[in-house]
Amino acid sequence: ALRLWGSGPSVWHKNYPVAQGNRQSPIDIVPHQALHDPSLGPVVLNYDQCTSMNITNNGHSVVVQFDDSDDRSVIQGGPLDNPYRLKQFHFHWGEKGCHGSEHTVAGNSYASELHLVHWNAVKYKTFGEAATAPDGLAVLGIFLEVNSLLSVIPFSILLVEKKTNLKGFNPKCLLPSSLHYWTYLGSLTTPPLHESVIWIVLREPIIVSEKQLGKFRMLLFTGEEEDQRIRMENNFRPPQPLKGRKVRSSI
Ligand SMILES: NS(=O)(=O)c1ccc2oc(=S)[nH]c2c1
Ligand SMILES: [Zn+2]
Repeated sequence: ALRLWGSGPSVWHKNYPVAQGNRQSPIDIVPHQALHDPSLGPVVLNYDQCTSMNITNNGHSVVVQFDDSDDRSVIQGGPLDNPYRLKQFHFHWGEKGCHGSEHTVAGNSYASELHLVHWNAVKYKTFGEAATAPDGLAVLGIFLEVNSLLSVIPFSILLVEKKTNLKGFNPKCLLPSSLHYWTYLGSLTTPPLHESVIWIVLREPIIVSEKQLGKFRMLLFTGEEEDQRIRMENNFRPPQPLKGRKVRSSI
């Protein structure tokens, strides 16, 4: 994991030339330059029957995997032409304070960013196939803002060294009250950086406590077997050039 983050996003283009492509993510979202598109309907999240399976420290983030063998947990509406199936969610964060999100808003970053990753199971047979198609993935991005006074996220972040069982976790409790969003065509923000993501970024952040964020920072890049303990932090890619893309807003 370190080789990816250690040398940092600035050299990813050597192994992944698409890193300098025309629809890379994340980006800086400038609200006043976003195009209000009245044809953009609301985003609809059907997570009620969701079946979380496990939570893993995959070496550069903490990931909660879902059973995506059918359409029980889907996102639809908004910019999407059909339902996209929930596959996993994970976080990006920084080592301190207000840096850690991948997308920024008018140059401002948040402490962390949650990504709910979905794939187009109507058009593609597997996640892997969808991940290389221009309309294959839909990722819902939610900013996490630190407010040391509150801690409203009910779930505690497990100090996950390896795959841990996590049944019946419903990500609906991670959503803010407003589903107002910005949307644009982008990419995965980690290698292989495929340009296959329809991004839907919520404007309203969710509030976490400093303590909960501190638990992320306790997560380690290395598995328990490696003697060297490298702190997992700053696993976020900086904003990439817009290259003429239009960001649309829902309200
Ligand atoms: N950070 S992200 O763009 O949501 C994202 C989502 C899914 C991914 O699968 C691989 S592999 N890298 C990924 C990055
Ligand atoms: Zn991500």
